[in-house]
Amino acid sequence: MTHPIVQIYEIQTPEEARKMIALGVDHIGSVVPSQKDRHDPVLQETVATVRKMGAVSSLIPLYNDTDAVLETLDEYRPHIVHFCDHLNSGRERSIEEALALQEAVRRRFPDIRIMRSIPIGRPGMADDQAVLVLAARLEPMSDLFLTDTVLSGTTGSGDTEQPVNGFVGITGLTCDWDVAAKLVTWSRIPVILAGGISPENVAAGVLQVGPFGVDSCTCTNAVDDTGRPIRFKKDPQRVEKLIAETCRAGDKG
Ligand SMILES: O=C(O)c1ccccc1NCC(=O)[C@H](O)[C@H](O)COP(=O)(O)O
Repeated sequence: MTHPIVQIYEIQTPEEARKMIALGVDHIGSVVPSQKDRHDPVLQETVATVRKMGAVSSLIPLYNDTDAVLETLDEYRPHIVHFCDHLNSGRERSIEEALALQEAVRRRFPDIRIMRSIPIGRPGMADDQAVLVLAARLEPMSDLFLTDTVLSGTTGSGDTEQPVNGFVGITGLTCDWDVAAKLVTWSRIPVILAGGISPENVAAGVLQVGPFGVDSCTCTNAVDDTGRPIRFKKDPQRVEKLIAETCRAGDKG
């Protein structure tokens, strides 16, 4: 039986990558946290380990300077580069810049697939037309979409409201799945459902949205003594449960 692929972020060490792949994770997501710290040998080894083990690596550079991004891709050689800077259909210039960067990546690295996060508001806060307009602009220069939750507004207007300023992601909150489902129906490229995906809700998300894959970060991270997710540290048991629930839903749907 085929089931949606499972992508897990934030895997920052070879040991954790091995553990995740052994559990059955298909796409291993890693994050280069800043342009300044982009030459990270441990992270480079993590991406290389994923390739060696036959899984798919996805890499987020948390910066968008073209030269720095191209240099990063040359050093890391991931299967997928994932862009998640905060765009919306009302900010034309940011979209043009994003497309120019994606075009530069495609020209220089035709073998690296481009994943683009599509920001979708919380349930009842999302504007489906704005989401589809933005997706239509980005689709010709993208290979995969990832829905992700943007805080406040329709497709989100305030950068400062996002957990990482200027980027969409790691909210631990679901987006409007009706709008995500419309994107899946409309899109000609595969769509991965992200934003607050957990072992508890992934089956419902798969059945409602019908995505190509699911992505989880915050709700599969380890937690501290107060129950707060720890960035860059996974909880293997929760990842295992998420995979099982994804397969269960995939078999039903
Ligand atoms: O992980 C990061 O540091 C990060 C920072 C800013 C944007 C995205 C980031 N990470 C990865 C992802 O794209 C997540 O998998 C995604 O945001 C999922 O959301 P959630 O499961 O709610 O954390």
